[in-house]
Amino acid sequence: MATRLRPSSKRCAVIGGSGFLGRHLVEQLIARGYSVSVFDIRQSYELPGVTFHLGDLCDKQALLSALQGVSLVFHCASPAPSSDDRALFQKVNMDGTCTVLQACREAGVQKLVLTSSASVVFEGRDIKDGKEDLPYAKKPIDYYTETKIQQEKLVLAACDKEKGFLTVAIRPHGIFGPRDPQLVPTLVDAARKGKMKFIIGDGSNLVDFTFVENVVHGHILAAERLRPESPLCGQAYHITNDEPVHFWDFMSQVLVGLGYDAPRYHLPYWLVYGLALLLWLLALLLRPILQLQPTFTPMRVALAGTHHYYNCSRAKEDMGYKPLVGLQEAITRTVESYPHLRQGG
Ligand SMILES: NC(=O)C1=CN([C@@H]2O[C@H](COP(=O)(O)OP(=O)(O)OC[C@H]3O[C@@H](n4cnc5c(N)ncnc54)[C@H](OP(=O)(O)O)[C@@H]3O)[C@@H](O)[C@H]2O)C=CC1
Ligand SMILES: CC(C)=CCC[C@@H](C)[C@H]1CC[C@H]2C3=C(CC[C@]12C)[C@@]1(C)CCC(=O)C[C@@H]1CC3
Repeated sequence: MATRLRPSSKRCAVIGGSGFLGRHLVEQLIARGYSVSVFDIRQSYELPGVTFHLGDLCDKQALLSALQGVSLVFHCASPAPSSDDRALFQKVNMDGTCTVLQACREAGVQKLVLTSSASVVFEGRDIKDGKEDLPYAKKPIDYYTETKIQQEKLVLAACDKEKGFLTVAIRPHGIFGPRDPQLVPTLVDAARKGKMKFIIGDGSNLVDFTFVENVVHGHILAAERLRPESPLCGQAYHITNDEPVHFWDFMSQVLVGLGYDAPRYHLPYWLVYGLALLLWLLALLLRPILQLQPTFTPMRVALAGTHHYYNCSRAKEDMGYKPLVGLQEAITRTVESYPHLRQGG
């Protein structure tokens, strides 16, 4: 039988540490004196103090070798939300998370911080100042959300003070910042194709966009405050910028900052949603012969045309959370980090 290394409180693992959020988290952990093992299916960078373990999180043996001597695990791996591969979401977010839990227990890990999502309560209808006690979505808007709900339930239910295994879930919303592969690149791609001329609905919907460094701060606070006597055990926490913004103002600021025109013409929400649904069905039917990837999926239209902002007082009270970077500075830093996506760039 393999010998187990004694876990050290400053030794942690980041599952999904090569991704957008994961890499920012790893960089901050290193800056705070942790040594970090990254477990991911790919390696996207190198950093002193970080060891990489390449593998699929569904493979328990591969996970076990990365978790040796680790007392704290962050799990922020997921297939991209834009995918509609139901089997992949089921395999990675649900079966894979069960494997992560088993591996953590076998390796003697003491704390697990899951990156969940505020979308676990979103059904495509307005959420204003939503608190953590909102019920999980009964009709999740896509497979991503459906499996994020199951994943969060699994992780929170696994919290066991008697056995010395503590869990907590962080629910960020609309993460953005330097190196984000999703929000800004999708927006610029749509603008370059002339698809960002329209505002869906009347443009008054408020949403949360959360700067990646604030999300990282929330994760590290949660990890450090997670103790048997703390209220964090087995709980979920919204982490936002605490500055809801009009969806279309945010989009316009990013676009204008990068040299593109802001959307100007209004289209009725239900018309665009209906068209997106039709296009999605068409893409599904034609899939055997043609790969269509519509920009305006029903999920994106719902996110672009409804209110969805969340209350983060529970994180403020239980872990002393406060956003470190305000929204305006965050937008400026993000825009400046994408010189290659500028108009004409
Ligand atoms: N971005 C956002 O706005 C929000 C994100 N979240 C959550 O935050 C977390 C991080 O998201 P983000 O950084 O944006 O995503 P990324 O896709 O950038 O990062 C996820 C990482 O996990 C890897 N990964 C995927 N599947 C596996 C697997 N089976 N085994 C090991 N590694 C795997 C990915 O590899 P590869 O790229 O090759 O797939 C990638 O490196 C996710 O859990 C997501 O649900 C929550 C709310 C909002
Ligand atoms: C209408 C249009 C073309 C907008 C382009 C921007 C979108 C790509 C983003 C706007 C809101 C974002 C968002 C997510 C992904 C990117 C957007 C749709 C998530 C679905 C990512 C995963 C989550 O857990 C929730 C996020 C909500 C907001």
